[in-house]
Amino acid sequence: MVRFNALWRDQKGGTTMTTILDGKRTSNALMADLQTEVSALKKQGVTPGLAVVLVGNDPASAIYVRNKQRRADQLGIHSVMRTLPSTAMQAEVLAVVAELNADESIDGILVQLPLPKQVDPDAVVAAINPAKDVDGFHANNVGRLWENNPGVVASTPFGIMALLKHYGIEVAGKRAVIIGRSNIVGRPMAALLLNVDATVTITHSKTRDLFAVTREADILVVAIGRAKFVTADAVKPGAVVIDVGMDRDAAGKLVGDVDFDSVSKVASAITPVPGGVGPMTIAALMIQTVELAKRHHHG
Ligand SMILES: Nc1nc2c(c(=O)[nH]1)N[C@@H](CN(C=O)c1ccc(C(=O)N[C@@H](CCC(=O)O)C(=O)O)cc1)CN2
Repeated sequence: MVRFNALWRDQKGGTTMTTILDGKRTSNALMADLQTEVSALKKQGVTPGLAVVLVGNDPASAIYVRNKQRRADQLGIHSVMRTLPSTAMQAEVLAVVAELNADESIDGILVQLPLPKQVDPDAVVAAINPAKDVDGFHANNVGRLWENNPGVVASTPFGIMALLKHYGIEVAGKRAVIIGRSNIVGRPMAALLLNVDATVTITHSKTRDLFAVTREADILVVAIGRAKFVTADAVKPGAVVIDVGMDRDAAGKLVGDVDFDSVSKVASAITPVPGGVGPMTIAALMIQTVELAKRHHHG
């Protein structure tokens, strides 16, 4: 169900509604379908298994991990949580990964990021069996994505694509601009959009005249980590704006990288924060855990 709550002025001077891309509702709808799939798998003797590894006591990570486990439990996915102290050395994290790689009841493994500084995230990700790499961060899965033969895809970009699809937003032929080049969001997002025939530009801290580039975007994905960085003057009227940010404003309120109040007046569709990309990230994780279980048990 599409919700409208803002107006933008189109190029002919008429007013049009802005669609709020509701990640919470969309993820609930997708999870209802997934629940049916999990029940069917269980009748065949297959219970999908997800292992989450949390190292240290980052408060935000603790919330995200709890939300992942709660979702898995709701769906009837077997979920295992392995926690290690913030002083854990790399060898200890690798030992847990090796144990989970060998555990037949586990189909998907993820190590929550960020990791404490003494642990190299690249080494940890490389140690995960690519067939269980439910985050899609392993080099095998990254390479497959760029070959347009995806195995598992990073959850946030996967969730964004699912959101665009749910709202019937056409991507082929569109100009997509991404702010941010991280391995978790920017790069896999670019590959996914390219794979469905968007014309993609990745921008970053060295991009000159950034807002001149963003104003060209039909689809603008913002993952820069700076509160309310993108304002209405950076957005083409009628653009679709996806906000991946999770920032705190001066009052400590959770806000995105996009100034929602001004941008929602010019965008044709926009994700809120909270309730946009975040819930879709968790939905994507669940969808891909079930997919890995099917591949593991049915080939
Ligand atoms: N191993 C991984 N680590 C991290 C990932 C990841 O995909 N894999 N992504 C982010 C954190 N993240 C998932 O892990 C994540 C962040 C936020 C949300 C979310 O639902 N946010 C809510 C608001 C939550 C709040 O109130 O604080 C929302 O947007 O509505 C889900 C997942 C970094 N690490």
